[in-house]
Amino acid sequence: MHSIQVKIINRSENPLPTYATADAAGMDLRANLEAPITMQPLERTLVPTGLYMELPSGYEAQIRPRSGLAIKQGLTLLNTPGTIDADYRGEIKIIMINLSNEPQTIQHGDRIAQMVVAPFLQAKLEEVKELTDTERGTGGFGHTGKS
Ligand SMILES: O=c1ccn([C@H]2C[C@H](O)[C@@H](COP(=O)(O)OP(=O)(O)OP(=O)(O)O)O2)c(=O)[nH]1
Repeated sequence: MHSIQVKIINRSENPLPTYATADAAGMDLRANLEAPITMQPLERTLVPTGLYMELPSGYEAQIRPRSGLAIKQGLTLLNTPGTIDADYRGEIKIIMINLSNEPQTIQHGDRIAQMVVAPFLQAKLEEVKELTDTERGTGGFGHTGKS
């Protein structure tokens, strides 16, 4: 298991995010709200967490939906995975959308998303006129069928 140190400021009264188990990839993020938010079907909203992070250069944080909220309440993230850049110093906010056909309420302290910290490579783009041939070629988007 690899680990890195990440600086975080918590301006909420919620506990800091923690991993549910030793092998969990995602830390649950909680809503930091003065009042509950009720979202109508297809309504989207920006939910504050009260968290501010300083990731080391070469790392990002991905904000992902929680499967339980998705299957039970139709609540998910509109921009999944949200990207937290290493140079971002603002508050981490969650873009939630209600994809159910009933109003859904988020309370202060609810675990609304999960955050995965990951290293990334910065690609240096080399502009060319041709790409090498492959068996797949330009086939995609299901061209091999289903079964
Ligand atoms: O779900 C998200 C996604 C992004 N951010 C913050 C951190 C990220 O570093 C910054 C910018 O995000 P992104 O690059 O996705 O936004 P953009 O629409 O491209 O805006 P910008 O022009 O500010 O980069 O917003 C969040 O707090 N939550």
